[in-house]
This record gives sequence, structure tokens and C-alpha cells, in this order.
Amino acid sequence: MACEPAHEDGLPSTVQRLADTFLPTRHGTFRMTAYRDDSGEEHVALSMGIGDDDPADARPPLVRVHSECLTGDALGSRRCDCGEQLQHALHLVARDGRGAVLYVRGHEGRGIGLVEKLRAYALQDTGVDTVDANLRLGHPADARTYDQSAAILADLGVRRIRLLSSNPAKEVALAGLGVDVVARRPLVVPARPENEHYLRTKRDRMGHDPADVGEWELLLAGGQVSGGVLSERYGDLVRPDGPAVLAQLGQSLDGFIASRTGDAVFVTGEADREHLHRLRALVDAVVVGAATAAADDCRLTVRAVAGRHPVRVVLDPRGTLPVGSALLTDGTAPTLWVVGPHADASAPAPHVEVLRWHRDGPMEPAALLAMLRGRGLDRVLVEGGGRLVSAFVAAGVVDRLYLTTAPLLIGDGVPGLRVGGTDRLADALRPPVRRWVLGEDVVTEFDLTGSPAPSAPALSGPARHALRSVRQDEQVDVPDTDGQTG
Ligand SMILES: Nc1nc2c(ncn2[C@@H]2O[C@H](COP(=O)(O)OP(=O)(O)OP(=O)(O)O)[C@@H](O)[C@H]2O)c(=O)[nH]1
Ligand SMILES: [Zn+2]
Repeated sequence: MACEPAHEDGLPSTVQRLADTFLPTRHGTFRMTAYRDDSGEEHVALSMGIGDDDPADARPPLVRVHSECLTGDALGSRRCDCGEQLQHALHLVARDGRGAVLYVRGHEGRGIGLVEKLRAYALQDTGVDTVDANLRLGHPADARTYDQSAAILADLGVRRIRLLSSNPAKEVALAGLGVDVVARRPLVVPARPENEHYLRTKRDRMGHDPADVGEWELLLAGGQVSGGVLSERYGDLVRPDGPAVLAQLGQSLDGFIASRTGDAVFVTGEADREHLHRLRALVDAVVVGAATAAADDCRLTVRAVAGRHPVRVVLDPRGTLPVGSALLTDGTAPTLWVVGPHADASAPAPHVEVLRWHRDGPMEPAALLAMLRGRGLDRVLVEGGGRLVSAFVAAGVVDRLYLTTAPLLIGDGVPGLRVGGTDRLADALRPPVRRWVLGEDVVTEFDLTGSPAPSAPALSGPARHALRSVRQDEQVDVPDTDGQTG
């Protein structure tokens, strides 16, 4: 027990300090201290910049209490996230210049030992999850105790810590042993296809933080996690010089966004919805056509992930959006209702602003984007439907297109992306792409910044860019605006 009176040598009763040296690593040189606890188990602490001469008001150091995992830490296993967490923790402590990583032995397999963990793996190979595997072998789901860690911290002269862990139970355990945990910071590493299920089980059954909560919040704040999945996918969308105009569409593999009757529930899956909500959270405005807004009665807010709602822009030349629609009644985010000069529309609620377009007919994508930029809405997501997204892509104003395809053959219905068309395949758009799997679906991310506009196939890349900048710089005259700003 770490809180028991100290021995004469000043050490808490559960650990003995037995060696003190240095360990140069790729993250920097750590002080390495070896301990043995009452049960004979040996542990090490890798620390930096902490000690008795700390000023009392110093920021509490970052501390990682790392459970030994031979397979993850030493062998690079991707069944768990331990190895990458260990390296990331060392990196964070070294970057901070103050902190410690306690490497706790006897914690192997959440305290059941190596052989039992491998038996649990064998059970998981048959479909049992990590919690039930332990239980079936006659072990608790988690058999670890943290008294040795509290004792080591006491020996290092550390009473207050910022804990690096995604496991709230660790915080509770350490606090119960007298450690003042002033903050807990999730230790986020990329999920891998091989450990996705394990990480989900930790979250769903063991109360761990969602695997990507820390990384997503960091991204929203403009930061990045090196090697993080979300940082790789969305990192450039938080940079001011990143792509400004995004478009997205989810369609069946044979190219439809809905059936003949307009049934669009659901073409792509839950994971694609989350992806869409991430995109919404990373832009200033989302643009949608009135027909889609009416058919889907969409809210266009960010609900599947944390994040700020974008301004919702609905393009409605004829003013046909029903006044009872979610965009016009749900005030959680401002709505810009862009209508034609002769449409019968007035703002039905304080969050809605009616913006009268200067002429009849289709609204020119470049001019619309210029108008939005003039209102400080710099990063825009064109969200649907198929015709609107196609029109923006065809106009050559989209920097990045996310096309999600679902393994579904609708056969006939509302078409998805349709741009231009060429006689020769050699003239077809073949921009650089990245791809990733989301559940059953595949997202293809097209980088359109260097591609010719499909509606102007004769233009070369640079000429098309000249055309684009002329269009985008065009001053748009938007005469009368009624309604209030929301
Ligand atoms: N019994 C068992 N142990 C496992 C399994 N996968 C990983 N472990 C062990 O789990 C320990 C790490 O615990 P985790 O639950 O992954 O994470 P945590 O330490 O509680 O939380 P963090 O501080 O966020 O890392 C290591 O000792 C691993 O050897 C498994 O399937 N079964
Ligand atoms: Zn592990």
C-alpha cells in the first residue's frame, strides 16, 4: 500500500529503488530508475525533468502508467495499441521536457500474465471479445492494481500528475492511492484494421474513451497527431491554405443516390455518416439544393461527432423549400436561404436569412462561392444532391471531391455524379485519389485542384486555373437582402 508510512530510507513500503541510470532513446535521454515491489516484481520509470527541486507551482508533469505488453511493446503486435502508445507517451514526455513513463511489469494481459493472455487471444480468434475471453478463463476482466505505480511516483517526488491514458479506471485507481490526478489526457494512436474490434470493446465494455476522441478534438483545435488516421484524412482541412471548396456524394456502385421513387434511406452506412459530419464540422458552410433539402428534410448539423455546426446554405431559385422544413424551423445553426428574384420567400424564424439572388435561372457556382467568401464563409462543403454537386464539379470550382460508393446496385433512379462526358477515355478526368474503407463503403477522395474543368475539356490545367480565378474573383451583385441575420 502506497499510503503506508515510509521506511527509514524514505521509500514507501511497496517498492525499493535499486538502480538509477540513463537511457538514450530515439525520443531523447531519460533517467531510468529500477524498482522491485513487495511481490518481487521489477519495474522501471523513464523520467525527465522531475525531481525534488521542482518549483511548487510548476505544471504537474505528464505521467504514463504503462502496462507491460510483450506482444505490443516488443514484438510490434497490431492486436492491441500498446506498442504505439508506449512510443507516443515517450515522445510526449520528451516534447514536454517533464514527466515520466512507468513501465509496470506484472500487468501483462491486464494482470493475468502472458500465457493466459495468449489463451485469451486464442479464444478471441473464435469470435469471443477480450472481456468475455478473460471471464471464460476464470479471470476478472481486468486484474491490475496500481499500488506499485503510486509508490514509484512517491519515490520520484511526484504527487500531482497529468495522466496519459484513455482508461478512466486508471485515474480512479491512482486517485484512490493518493495520487493527485489533475487531468487525464487520452493517449491516442491510430486504430488499425486488426485492433479496431479490440479498441471498440475497450470503449463499449470497459468504459475507455472513444479511440479517436483526443485526436479529433486536437484536430478541431488546429493540431495534429502524427500518424493518426483522422489527421491523415482531414489534417489539411484545418489549415488555412488547405482545400477551400469540398464536395461530397454517397452513391450506389452503379451511380445512383436514390431509387426511382426518391427513396434514399440509406445508401451509404453509419461510418460514412460520421465522415460526413466530420466534413461539416471542418467547414464554415454547407451548401445544399432545395429539392434535396425538401426530400430528405436534412438538418445539416454536426451530431455524429463533436464540432461546430456550419452555416447552412440552401439554394432555392423558385422558393419551393417548405416553411416547415428542418432548415427553416430548427434554429441550432444559421440558415442562408438563397432564392431567385421572383421567389415568394420571407424569413420564417430568426435563424434564417433570406438572400435574393440577382437573376433568374441557375445560380452560378463560382459567383455563389464568391458571395459566401464575402461573408467570411471561406471553406465550403457542397453536400447534395447529385445535380448540384455535379454542377459545382463541372464548373471547375471544387478542390476536393469525396465520393462514397456503397456496394449496392439500385439499377435505376436519381443519378449521382454526372459531369460532362468525353468521347475519348484519354480525355476523362483522372485526378489523383486517396481511398479508404468505411464499413461496407469505400470513400474515394479526388484531388481536383490540378484537373481541367469537365465542362471545358479543351482547356489545359493552367488555362483552366486562370479561368477559375477570373470566375471566383467576379464581384457578385446581390441587391436586396431581407430577413434577419441568424
Ligand atoms: N487479457 C487480455 N489482455 C490484453 C488483451 N489485449 C491487450 N491486453 C493487455 O492489456 C494491457 C493494456 O491495457 P489496455 O486495456 O489496452 O489499456 P489501458 O492500459 O487500460 O488504458 P490506456 O492507459 O489508455 O492504455 C496490456 O498489458 C496488454 O497486454 C487481451 O485481448 N486480453
Ligand atoms: Zn498490448
